[in-house]
Amino acid sequence: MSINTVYQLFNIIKSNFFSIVFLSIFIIVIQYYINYFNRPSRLPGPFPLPIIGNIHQIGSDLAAATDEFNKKYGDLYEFYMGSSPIVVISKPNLVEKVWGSSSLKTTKFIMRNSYSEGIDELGLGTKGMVLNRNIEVWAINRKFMNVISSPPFLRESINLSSKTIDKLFEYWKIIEKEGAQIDISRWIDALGADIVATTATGKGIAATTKLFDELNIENKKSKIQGIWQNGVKFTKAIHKYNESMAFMMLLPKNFRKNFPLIKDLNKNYLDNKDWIYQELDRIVSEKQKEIENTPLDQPLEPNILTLLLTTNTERDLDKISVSKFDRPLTNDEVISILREVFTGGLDTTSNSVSFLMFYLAKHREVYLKMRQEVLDVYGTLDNPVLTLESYGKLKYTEAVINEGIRIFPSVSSIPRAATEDVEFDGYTIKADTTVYTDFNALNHNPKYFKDPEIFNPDRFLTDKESFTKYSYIPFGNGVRVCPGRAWAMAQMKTFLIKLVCTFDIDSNDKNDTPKYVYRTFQAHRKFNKMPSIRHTFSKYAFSKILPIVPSRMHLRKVDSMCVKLKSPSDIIIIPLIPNIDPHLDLI
Ligand code: HEM
Repeated sequence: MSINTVYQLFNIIKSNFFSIVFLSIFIIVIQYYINYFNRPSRLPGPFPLPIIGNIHQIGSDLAAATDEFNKKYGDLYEFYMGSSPIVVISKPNLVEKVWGSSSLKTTKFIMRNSYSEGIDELGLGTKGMVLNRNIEVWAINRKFMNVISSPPFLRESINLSSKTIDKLFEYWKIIEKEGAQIDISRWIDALGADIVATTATGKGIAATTKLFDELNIENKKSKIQGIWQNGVKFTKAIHKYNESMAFMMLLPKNFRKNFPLIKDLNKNYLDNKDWIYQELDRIVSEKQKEIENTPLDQPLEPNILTLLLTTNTERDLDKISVSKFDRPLTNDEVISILREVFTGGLDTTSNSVSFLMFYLAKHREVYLKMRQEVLDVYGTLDNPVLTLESYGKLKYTEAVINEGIRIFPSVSSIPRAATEDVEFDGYTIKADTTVYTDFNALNHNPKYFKDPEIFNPDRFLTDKESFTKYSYIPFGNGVRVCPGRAWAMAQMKTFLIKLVCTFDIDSNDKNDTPKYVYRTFQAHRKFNKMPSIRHTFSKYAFSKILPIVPSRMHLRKVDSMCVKLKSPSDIIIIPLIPNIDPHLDLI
């Protein structure tokens, strides 16, 4: 092409600039809708806009948006993020198709989500577990992660959680004496951070102590020594990292990288990820040195990081290690698994406890019934000896937890994706389409739960037959079922037992509803800084915490107020944790 032709072309473009831009947009729009109207599935759902899909209707709160969509389009529909379809289901027969299989050989839904560049940018597409698409690497990580459901680990974790909860309650007693009200969501968040950080790394982060110091009640700062100095900052960065997962997974790359404000958020999320990995790298190296400097005849502290670093080495902590491999983990693998303990373990459990506290404060009869059960099982409310074995007897407490997770699940929906095309009620869902199961919609459907808006733990103790199969799977099911479920249950039970032994709680406003902010998980919040489609947030405090003194006199008083449980033979329990080991055929 001669210089002359280029010049002529340039002139044509210059004089027709607006027409060319308009024509390009027109072609993009036509192309978008040709693809849309010729899509293979043609599921119902909100009408998408070119380039952005339904992003404008979803905003920052996927949970609120899927609530609305569910009401309009039912229990099988699709929405669009850019030009990618997202299918949403809340029908037990379809849930079974997605989550039913416990074998790698038979499941079609082995992937968490369709390929996403954003997830790779977060370092998650080929590492760790939750969003890992490399099945070989994922399977190895899962084997190592299984340690956190082993009885020796759970026993250690009960001891550790107990100590951390005792410390928290000491603070609450002081606060109560001062007549102050507490923001449950912040305190439970801090408690969860303390428990997870110490169990994961062996290092305290003093999150509850720092919160107590903020109140300045005793006019002095606590002496905090030997802690992970960046620990609290780290757990906050993990909250942000979790928040960024839905953002990076759902928003199209061009939108994330070019749209004003969104591109700044995108950069902020990626910087946050880099900081997390730097911090993890530092913590892992420190622990490695600590292990190297500990003489062979001296015991190592049993925490998850030490376990990961010592498995298949001469220092293997056999007493809580469950899986045997012929090689130690690489540093990169250790960091990914440790990161997963934080991303999976922080928001989920603490928010579940926080929402539970909200409902218990409103339903004193449930609280007292739970206290009665603790008294029946341990024979005392005065510092009962907590054992893993005794936890199996706490059927009502387990029902309370189940009901809490049902009525306000911190994990409101979660995706899986198939490796081949599948049929959903006559619609073809193409391979590698992200399929969300909407737990919120399932849990609030009167077809599956009578009076779903009522907090009623007894429903989990009545006839098992009344539950439709696959209508309630708070921890998922099958090959990718939550590996932290037993640990989460042990933490929640420890907290509730100690709570009913130590405090009475009451609600300031019985008509109040829980406030939350969506950040991949539903996080319980008193104040919300982020805009949300569904709620406008106002000043909000719900709980009055009253310590009880576990004296004989008080016990009698508690006894007379309690509703007696039915005899155990009348109670049919729906097992929360399926008795299957989904990993038997993995390696
Ligand atoms: C109340 C607490 C929790 C709830 C409701 C919850 C819920 C879930 C759900 C629904 C899934 C998807 C499972 C599936 O695809 O079948 C999941 C996966 C996962 N959870 Fe949890 N979880 C909780 C606590 C924890 C804890 C304490 C950990 C700590 C380690 C954890 C780590 C994970 C991981 C790593 C995955 C990904 C598994 C995979 O893709 O292979 N979770 N969780």
